[in-house]
Amino acid sequence: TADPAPDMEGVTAALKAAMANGAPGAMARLTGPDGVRTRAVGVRDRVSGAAMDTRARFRVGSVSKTFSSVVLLQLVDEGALELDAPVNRYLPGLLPDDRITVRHLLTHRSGLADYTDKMFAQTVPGFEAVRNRVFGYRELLDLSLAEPRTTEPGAAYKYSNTNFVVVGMLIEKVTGKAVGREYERRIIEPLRLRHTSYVHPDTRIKGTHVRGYLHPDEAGAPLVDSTEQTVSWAQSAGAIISDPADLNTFMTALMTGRLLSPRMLEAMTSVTPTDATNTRFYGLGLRRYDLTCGTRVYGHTGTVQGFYTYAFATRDGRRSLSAMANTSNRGAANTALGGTLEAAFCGKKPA
Ligand SMILES: C[C@@H](NC(=O)[C@@H](C)NC(=O)CCCC[C@H](NC(=O)C[NH3+])C(=O)[O-])C(=O)O
Repeated sequence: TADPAPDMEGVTAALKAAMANGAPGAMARLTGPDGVRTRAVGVRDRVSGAAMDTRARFRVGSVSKTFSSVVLLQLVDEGALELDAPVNRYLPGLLPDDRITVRHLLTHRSGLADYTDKMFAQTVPGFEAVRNRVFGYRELLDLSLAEPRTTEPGAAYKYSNTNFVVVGMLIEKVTGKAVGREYERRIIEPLRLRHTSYVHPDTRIKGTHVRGYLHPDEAGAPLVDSTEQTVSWAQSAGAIISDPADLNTFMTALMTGRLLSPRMLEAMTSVTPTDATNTRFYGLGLRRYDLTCGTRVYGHTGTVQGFYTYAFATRDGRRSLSAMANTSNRGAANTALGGTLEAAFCGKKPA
């Protein structure tokens, strides 16, 4: 059927598979015409043994990119800047190429190298080296500009955190305010996202929260508790803290037109393929996944030390899913967690 009931056994199986692949715990929260459903497995704290809890907060990683994209697109809606203008028009001399436009940043087509490739080439040493550091935007951009560009502007999709660091710089330049203030004023307060915050450079997660556990590169090495960090290496590209309910609310509000004009939402959801499977796409700070049942879901994934996140909704906002596993640097756990999407949005597989 076009709008099947979620397969909750399938959701639970995907969460358990994430655990079987190295996550201490995992959880999911679904909204739909038939109400809210939650599932949680394992622990949110390996020392206390506290059970995973769908009311607990965690670091959402690159789901932050969708928050940053919404703020920037609201500014475009307000005429404060233009999507197809060169970034250098608003930040004179910042980028080495006047052809790089605002749209190139939001679609990962700028060619700016991703500084995290080198920063985290060795997972735990790289993390330990930055977990308490506070970077300026300029420092992060300089790390990227020290690397060769990956493509001519606009020529190809190449995911890069650098793009959303520059988006943060644009937001602060155009508004004269810190990005955290803009998230609050334009998204968090209007939608009453009571458990969503941007506390950079504070390292703590306030309230009931999930502890994150990073897998070292060395097989069999013990997990590293990576919960406390500044996430200053990511900022507007990945430093937001939220919880399952707020992510459901955010993605649903986005899809139902509460945050952007119809024209801007149309632009945001206009996608190009990111891989050869033709089932994964990227628009403006937003991913689209085409599921096996034909349903298209929009949202973002997140990877920050100790936390994998999926936050997606159907285009009409009738259904949404947020899912989290408290580990990272373990691709199989991330892929397993991704299995919640098919179960949530496609329902039970036909026998
Ligand atoms: C891909 C993902 N991107 C994000 O969420 C951004 C904020 N995170 C990254 O770029 C990963 C940084 C390294 C993580 C580390 N990996 C390593 O250190 C590998 N050596 C880890 O897995 O924790 C997204 O858009 O879905």
